[in-house]
Amino acid sequence: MRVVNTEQMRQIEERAIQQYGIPSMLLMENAAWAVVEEIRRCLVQNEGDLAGLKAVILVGKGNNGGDGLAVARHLVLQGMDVTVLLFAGTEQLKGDAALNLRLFQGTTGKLFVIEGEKQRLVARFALAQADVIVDALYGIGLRGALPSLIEEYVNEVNNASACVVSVDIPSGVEANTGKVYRTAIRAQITVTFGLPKWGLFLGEGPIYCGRVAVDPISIPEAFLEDESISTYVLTDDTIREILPIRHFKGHKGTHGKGILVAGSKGMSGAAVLAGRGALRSGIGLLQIVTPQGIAKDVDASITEATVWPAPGEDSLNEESWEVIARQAEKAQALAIGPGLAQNPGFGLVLEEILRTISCPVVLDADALNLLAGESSLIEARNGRGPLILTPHPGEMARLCQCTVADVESNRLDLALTKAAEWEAVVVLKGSVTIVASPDGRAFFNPSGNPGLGTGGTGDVLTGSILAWLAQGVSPLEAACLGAYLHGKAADDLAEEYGWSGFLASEVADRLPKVRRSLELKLG
Ligand SMILES: NC(=O)C1=CN([C@@H]2O[C@H](COP(=O)(O)OP(=O)(O)OC[C@H]3O[C@@H](n4cnc5c(N)ncnc54)[C@H](O)[C@@H]3O)[C@@H](O)[C@H]2O)[C@@H](O)CC1
Ligand SMILES: [K+]
Repeated sequence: MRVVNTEQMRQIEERAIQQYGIPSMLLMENAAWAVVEEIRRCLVQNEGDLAGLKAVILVGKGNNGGDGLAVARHLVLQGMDVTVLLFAGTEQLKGDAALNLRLFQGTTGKLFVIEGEKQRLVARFALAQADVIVDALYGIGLRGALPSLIEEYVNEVNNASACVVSVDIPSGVEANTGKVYRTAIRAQITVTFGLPKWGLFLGEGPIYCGRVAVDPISIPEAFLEDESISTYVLTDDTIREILPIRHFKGHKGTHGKGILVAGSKGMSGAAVLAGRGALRSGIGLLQIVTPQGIAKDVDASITEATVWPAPGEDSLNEESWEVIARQAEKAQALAIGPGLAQNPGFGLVLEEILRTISCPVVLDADALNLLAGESSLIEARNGRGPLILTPHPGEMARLCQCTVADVESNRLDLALTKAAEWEAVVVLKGSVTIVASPDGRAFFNPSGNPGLGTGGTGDVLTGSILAWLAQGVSPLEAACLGAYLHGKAADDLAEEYGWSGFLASEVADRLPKVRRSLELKLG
């Protein structure tokens, strides 16, 4: 599914109105229905009666407020006790929003215009009593921070016990950046219209939006699948389409051979975990190249892989090139970095790998750190073979010679710029990992949870991407498969453990189960 910025969303809306003659009021009405359906799901689990339950609708002066007023009207018609808190003078509402205000005023719903302290008590009482609070203060039109009067109410909403449903985007979250200046509505559900907005996946947006429901509100599919929109969110459907199918007569030779260059003294576990990630992702043959000083340990810990000791007692050194080159000759993919340590001698080997090995190469962890400050070496690979980089924000900052804050405030643009510059797929890790392609496409990965914030999970991801590459999946799709299934495995573990306490090795071991569940889900 595509993900849009505000300009793209406004263009889509405009085209639906102009080219198809869909009245804007109808879009607003459909938007309201989509919100009502989510409220029903939240309050009475699809069935049962909303009658008698209490709703408070926070309404701003723009079209987001207009959506909220239409929701309010429908909820009155469902028999709910509805209170609208209007954060604007009635005369400030224009067009469809003004019409929806008039329609609401024709119902039995209550309306309070909030101008200052005067209405505070009424509002506070209504919020405390509410079963559901609908946030229709600001949508994609918000620029900068919320007005301070509204902020006070936002804090009350965030402390209320009601189910909070945001209309289009939580108010206070900037739709293009996910930036929250001081505070924003913390929603349980965000019902977003047409397509999801960038801000739901960037900055602090993911913290505030809760579960995201997307409703097309009758905008024609052709507009929602416009080729010029090049940002996407990964879904079960997109991933199912790219999962390779195993041939009945397949064998270890046809399932791909991958080389993993990893490990150093004290970090043999990284090689083992990456190896486990690869094997659990279905690789045919895995060969691990690791320093001779730890090769026995690695070998004993991962019986299914073959282990090749290479020169270097504690960490791979400049003489390890020959072993790597020999193994890589017959491989379909190569991954370098987990637990490698930063032996400067190995920098030369890395350079050689980038220049001469033609199969897809994945760079992670210390391979990235060895290139920090010398990112021109990455460009030395341009045209020599496919490349994937899997930096976390710290590694990305070192590669780009900037701060982690710079990376985090500019994730999408930076990932895309660097992917183009390095002619590489960039997997910029984070709570919402971004997979950026040199052709300008970017994919947000919504799967995963904070339980992944523990040692070794990144190694598992690298191994998994290696395995998909070895099985013949393209670099971009291998990165998407790797990131999505890795997050899904963690989400599956979180069903049992919550957001902490599961292990990187368990994430690896869950990969087959989540892959299988996608295969079985009917498309
Ligand atoms: N995109 C679509 O297809 C549809 C959009 N609709 C709704 O329309 C919304 C967009 O409506 P609008 O463009 O009217 O925008 P908003 O409703 O988000 O509000 C914009 C208003 O707030 C003001 N404003 C912006 N930043 C402010 C700040 N920091 N402090 C105080 N005031 C500020 C603006 O000057 C403007 O008057 C969407 O989010 C969605 O909810 C729906 O009606 C259905 C169709
Ligand atoms: K909103």
